[in-house]
Amino acid sequence: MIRTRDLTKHFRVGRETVEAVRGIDIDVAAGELVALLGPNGAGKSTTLRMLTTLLEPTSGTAVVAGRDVRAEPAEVRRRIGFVGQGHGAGEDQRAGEELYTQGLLYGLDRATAGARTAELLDMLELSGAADREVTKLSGGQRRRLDIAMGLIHRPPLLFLDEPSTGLDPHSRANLWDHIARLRAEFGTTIVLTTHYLDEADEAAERVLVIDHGRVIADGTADELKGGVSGDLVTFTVADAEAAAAGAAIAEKLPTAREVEVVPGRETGVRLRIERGDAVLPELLRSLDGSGIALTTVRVQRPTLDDVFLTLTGRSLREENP
Ligand SMILES: Nc1ncnc2c1ncn2[C@@H]1O[C@H](COP(=O)(O)OP(=O)(O)OP(=O)(O)O)[C@@H](O)[C@H]1O
Repeated sequence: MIRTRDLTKHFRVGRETVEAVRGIDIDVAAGELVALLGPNGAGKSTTLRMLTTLLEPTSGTAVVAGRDVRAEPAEVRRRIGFVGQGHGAGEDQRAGEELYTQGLLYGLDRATAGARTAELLDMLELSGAADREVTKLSGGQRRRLDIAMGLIHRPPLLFLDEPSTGLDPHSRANLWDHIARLRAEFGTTIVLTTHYLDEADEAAERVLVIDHGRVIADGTADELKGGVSGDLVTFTVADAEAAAAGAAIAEKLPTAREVEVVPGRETGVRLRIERGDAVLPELLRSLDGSGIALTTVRVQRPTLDDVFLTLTGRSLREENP
C-alpha cells in the first residue's frame, strides 16, 4: 500500500537547511494499522504530508496506493483519505451537509453521497448531531466528523495526523473504538502519527519510531519492547544497609544488569533483568535467606518509552509532558 525509498525533505529557512526527513524507507501492507511515533519535530507530519502529496519530496521515491506521489499526485489523492491536525470541516455548515458536500466534491453522485453520509454518520455515532452546526459539536464529535470526511470516498488508505490530540481520555478511547470498527467494516489501511506512547502501544499493530527525520525502529510494540533487554524490577527495604546487601544479592542473578540502590524515603534497589517475573521467586528466596525483609516489590515490562530511551538516550515523556 505504501513503499518509500530514501524519502527526504529539506526546508530552506533563511540560510539554514532543516533536514526534516532524512531518507526514510517505509513499507506498509494493505490492511495494516501503523503508527508513526516520535517527539515533536521528529519529522512525522512532514512524512505524512509527502505521502499525501501535500508536500513535494526533496528526493527519494514514494508509491502510495499504487501511484507515485510525484508523477501522479491527483491519482494518489483519489485513493487516500487525509485527516490533518486542524479541522477540515467548515464553520457554518451543519455536520451532515458538510459530509454530503464533501462526497459531491469527490465526484460521488447525489444518491451515493447521501447513502454514504448516512452510513458514516451512523458508524461514527454522529446521526444525532447531523443537523447541528459544526461549531456546536464537541471536540470528539468534530474529530469523528473529520474522519468521516476523510472516508466519504471510501479510500483504501487513510492517513490521520495526531487524531486524538486535544481530546480528553474518554473521547480518545471512543475515537479508537470507532477507528477499530471502521477497519473491521471496510478493511481500511490506516497510517497515523501520534506522540502518545500508550496509544501507539495499544492501538497500532506496528510502530515506526521516528527521530530526527529517520526511522530508528520498526516493529510491533511487543517486538520493539523485546529489543529492550530486560524488565525493570524494583524492591524496597527498611534501610540503606539492607539495600546494599540486597543489591549485592541481585548482582549475582545471571542476567541482572544496571543494579542500583535507589536512596530516599523508600530505600530500595532497581535492576534490569530478563524475564523479571520468572526470576522473582529466586530473588525473593535469596533475599529472605539473608534476612532482608522487603516492603514492596514490582516488576515492570518495558514500555515504548524504554524503547525510545534505549535507542536515543532520551525519554519521549520529557519532550511530550
Ligand atoms: N514548512 C516548513 N519550513 C521549515 N521547517 C519546517 C517546515 N515544516 C516542518 N519544518 C521542520 O521540520 C522538522 C520536522 O517537523 P514535523 O512537523 O514533520 O515534525 P513532527 O514529528 O510532525 O512534529 P509534531 O509532533 O510537532 O507535529 C522540524 O524541525 C520543523 O521545524
